[in-house]
Amino acid sequence: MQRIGKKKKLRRMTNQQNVVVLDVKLHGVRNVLPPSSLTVTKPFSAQDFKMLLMKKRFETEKAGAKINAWVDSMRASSPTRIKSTASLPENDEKTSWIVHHPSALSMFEQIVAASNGKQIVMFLDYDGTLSPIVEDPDQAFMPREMRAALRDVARNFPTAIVTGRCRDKVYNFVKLAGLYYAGSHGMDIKGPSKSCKYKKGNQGVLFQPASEFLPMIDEVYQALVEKTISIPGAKVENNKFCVSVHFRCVDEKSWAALAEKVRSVLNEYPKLKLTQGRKVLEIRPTIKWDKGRALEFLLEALGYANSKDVLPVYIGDDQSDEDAFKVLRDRGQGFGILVSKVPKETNASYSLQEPSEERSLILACVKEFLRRLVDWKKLSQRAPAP
Ligand SMILES: O=P(O)(O)OC[C@H]1O[C@H](O[C@H]2O[C@H](CO)[C@@H](O)[C@H](O)[C@H]2O)[C@H](O)[C@@H](O)[C@@H]1O
Repeated sequence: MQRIGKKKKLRRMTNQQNVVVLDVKLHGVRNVLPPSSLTVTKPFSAQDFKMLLMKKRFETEKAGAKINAWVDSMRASSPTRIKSTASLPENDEKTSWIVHHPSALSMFEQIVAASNGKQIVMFLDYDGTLSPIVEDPDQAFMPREMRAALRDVARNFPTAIVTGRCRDKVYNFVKLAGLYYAGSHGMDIKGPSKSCKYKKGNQGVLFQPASEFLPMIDEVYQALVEKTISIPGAKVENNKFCVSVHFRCVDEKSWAALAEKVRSVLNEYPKLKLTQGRKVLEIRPTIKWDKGRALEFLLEALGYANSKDVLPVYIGDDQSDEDAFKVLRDRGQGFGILVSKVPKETNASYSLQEPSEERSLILACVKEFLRRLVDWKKLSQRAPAP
């Protein structure tokens, strides 16, 4: 056994003592110490103590600033209006926006003309696009006429529903076979087998790029349910590969408290990130996958990877749909259509909106666009070849 000199032994004991004192006296400071700090090799000085306090204060301020930033964007989250240009009155601002993002209904002829010789592939978001925004996420049913319009679209064009929702849940709302369903922001893709490159036997395509996160998401869901139970109106939704924390029914005074609770859970999971939708905080794996990547995957699955013979059309209303709009813009192919009643910063080319405050009227525009597309397809099939 190695003999330790008396002096050395004493120093070791002193150092050990320092560590213990640090734990007991500084309480919260322990959290800022990396595990390696528990083997301190020199006595803990007053200067070290001061530094630790400063570090702790800095971390607390940083966390506070983060929460403030979260709450600011929570306030802006529904709808995310374009930052007002001080020089433009509201009406001029709207006019200038509509010039850059004209109505997809008024530009309908140009849109279908661009599809000449190409296959139109339809991508549709669910909440706020096919169903109206309602307070209870479990009650976001798709209107009957919308389902009929969607059924016709899917009979005439390859069609995908791309949503932040869990795939099974959105299927239960839509209840239509023959479509592709991309749930969990595209991290759970399933579709019919026909003309599909990735089909497994007769099962059709199934693609889940975040499957390893499943246990972690379940754990986080449980933790969030427990943490947020004290906040009236907060609702946590398990979307399989991501989790939604809804604050639509939470009093604005409690938003900071809710954000703090979500942050404290998320701090334990560096492999998860936070994004925002309409009055919802979304927790997702940090993998490079989103609705845009899902759109590209689906085009490839349909055999249009690098093809010029396709015209993808994506209709959506939310921040997460911007990833898909951007893909289309970057490819210089197809069109993004933003559903919104107010001007928003967007990568979409067109908009579907009504000046009215009535949300259902906006959805009427989506339905109208889908109907016109089907009518045009039927007519063009009947037209004699030139
Ligand atoms: O990609 P989406 O289909 O738009 O899904 C995004 C989120 O949609 C749902 O929440 C939104 O709609 C709810 C029902 O109208 C509304 O109560 C909520 O405030 C909206 O954010 C869904 O419940 C979320 O899980 C999705 O992340």
